[in-house]
Amino acid sequence: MIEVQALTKRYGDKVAVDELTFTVKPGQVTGFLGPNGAGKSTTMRMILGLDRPAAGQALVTGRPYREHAAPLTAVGALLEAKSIHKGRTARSHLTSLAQTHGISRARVDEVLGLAGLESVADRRAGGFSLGMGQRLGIAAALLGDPAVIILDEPVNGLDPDGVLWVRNLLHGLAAEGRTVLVSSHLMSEMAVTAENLIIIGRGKLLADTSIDDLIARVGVGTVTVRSPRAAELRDVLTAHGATVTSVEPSTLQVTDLPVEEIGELALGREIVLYELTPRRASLEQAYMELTREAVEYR
Ligand SMILES: Nc1ncnc2c1ncn2[C@@H]1O[C@H](COP(=O)(O)OP(=O)(O)OP(=O)(O)O)[C@@H](O)[C@H]1O
Repeated sequence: MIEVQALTKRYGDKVAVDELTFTVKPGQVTGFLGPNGAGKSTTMRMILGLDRPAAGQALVTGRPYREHAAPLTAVGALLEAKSIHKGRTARSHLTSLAQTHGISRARVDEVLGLAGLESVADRRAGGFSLGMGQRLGIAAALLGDPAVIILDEPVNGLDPDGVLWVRNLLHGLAAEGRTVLVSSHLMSEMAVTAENLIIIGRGKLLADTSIDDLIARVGVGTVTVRSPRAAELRDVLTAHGATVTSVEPSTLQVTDLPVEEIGELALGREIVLYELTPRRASLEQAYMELTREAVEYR
């Protein structure tokens, strides 16, 4: 469990994180989202004891990160700018980390395998691609078999195979009862990876919700309507407040009017419908709606 309580961080006059409070529960993947500059990395750094908050606190499994005797076994983390000694091999990088915590060589081999790095384990990390570097960072995060895992943009630079690997890995870690907090800008990926979302904007909490609730709450779904009398129906619907766009002459995309009302209005005019399909908003639409006001750099 991660508990963030009224966490605040300032850089000069700028409030990067503003009395932020949320809890990340075990047993599920929680996505951490927000526009550029929202304060995600700063929050993660404070959870990991790398930045000192101006106020508030962050607890990992009940205590601040710095108070854990063996932090690698409490929390595994991958931050965006992970520094790996370029002259070291993947194996020696992991072995040196392992030695600081009395972690066995067998565990090093295990995480090399988990990350799909066996064949390059003895190559120097300096020659690694972005994707291989990400895999090595994730391997390091898992080294201490931690109950809490924090990953900042883990799929950054990964090919489709790698993206799928991260998705399955995170699902597996959550299913084992671990707490998984993961940030990403890829909404389509978040939609299939996370169950819960914490969304921040300008350092403040915008939503702490399940993906389903967020989409339902923002409610920007559209209804696809197909009819041989689409042009006529279009006029009826707009007269009742709908916003209608049309991709082809016989098909309308309708927003701002419930599907039931569209059906009733068509029946009232005896307009035959070939299709009446409500479509849920995508996570991307819901996210854009929610963060519209909070985008700092546009
Ligand atoms: N060391 C620093 N000195 C001054 N300002 C900083 C520093 N680190 C972050 N900031 C500012 O704090 C705010 C939050 O930055 P942060 O990197 O946490 O956002 P983020 O949500 O991780 O953004 P991104 O999605 O771009 O990674 C931004 O306005 C940023 O410019």
